[in-house]
Amino acid sequence: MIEVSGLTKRYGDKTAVRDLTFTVKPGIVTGFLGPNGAGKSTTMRMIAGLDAPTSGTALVNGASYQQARVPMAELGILLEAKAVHTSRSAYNHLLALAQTNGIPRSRVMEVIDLVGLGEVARKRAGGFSLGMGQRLGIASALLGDPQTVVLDEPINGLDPEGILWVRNLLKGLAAEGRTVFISSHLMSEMALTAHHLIVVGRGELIADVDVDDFVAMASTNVVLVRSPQAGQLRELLLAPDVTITSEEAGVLEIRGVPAEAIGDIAYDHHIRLHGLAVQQASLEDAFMEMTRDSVEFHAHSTTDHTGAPAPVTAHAGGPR
Ligand SMILES: Nc1ncnc2c1ncn2[C@@H]1O[C@H](COP(=O)(O)OP(=O)(O)OP(=O)(O)O)[C@@H](O)[C@H]1O
Repeated sequence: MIEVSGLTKRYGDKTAVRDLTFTVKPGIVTGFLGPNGAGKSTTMRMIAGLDAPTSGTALVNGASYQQARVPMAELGILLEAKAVHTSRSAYNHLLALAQTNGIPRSRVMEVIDLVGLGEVARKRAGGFSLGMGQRLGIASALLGDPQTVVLDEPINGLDPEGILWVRNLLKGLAAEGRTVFISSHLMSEMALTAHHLIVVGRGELIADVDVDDFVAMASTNVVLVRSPQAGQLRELLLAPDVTITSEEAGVLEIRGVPAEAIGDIAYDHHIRLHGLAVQQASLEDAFMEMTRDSVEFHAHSTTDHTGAPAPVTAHAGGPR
């Protein structure tokens, strides 16, 4: 379990993390999602005790990680994919780590096999590819058989087979009752791996939501209707919580009314429909919409977004 409460980190006049409060529960994979610079790494470093909070607390399994008696059994950490700059072999790198942390030598081969580095275990880790380095980093994190695992961008640099492997590994760790917290800036990957999401933007909490709820929210919000009597249908559907836009004559984009209800209302009023479709906004689109105002640096775009209704409105504490 990870309990973050009122966590704030300032670097000079830059606030990297602002008053974050959330809980990461055991038994599921929780994704930590946010655009670049949102404060994910800073938060993870504070959870791991590598950075001191300006204010607030981060507890791991009910205590401050710095006070843990057997740190590597409490928390396994992988922070940023950095190649291991060492002339040591992967085996010796892990062995040194095990020896300084009172972990039995037998565990070293166990984690090497677990991450699939058996064939290269005696090779110099400094010469590893990014993907192999990432596997070694995960092996280091799991060395102490930790109750809680925090991995910063664990799929960075991995090929599709490697991504699938990480996904299954993380789900397996969660199924054993561990707390698994992983960061990513890819919504689509999180949707396949995580059960719950903590979304941040500019250091602040944007959403604390189950992936299923996020997916449902993203995919059922907009209904596209084509009708020769579009104007008439529009009048019938208008209500305080309903938004209807039209960029093309005879086509309505409707938010706030389910497709079934639109079909029924049209039928009851003898309005002909030539098309009725639920628009599947991609998860990545929904995520970008959610974090649009909190991206630090926008790419220059000639598109005018003003006035466009937001398809997703999730806020801290739940989707609505
Ligand atoms: N040591 C530091 N000194 C000054 N500013 C920092 C420091 N570390 C982080 N920051 C700033 O804090 C903000 C959050 O950075 P952080 O690395 O935590 O974001 P992130 O969500 O992990 O981003 P990314 O996905 O790009 O890794 C950024 O604006 C960053 O420039």
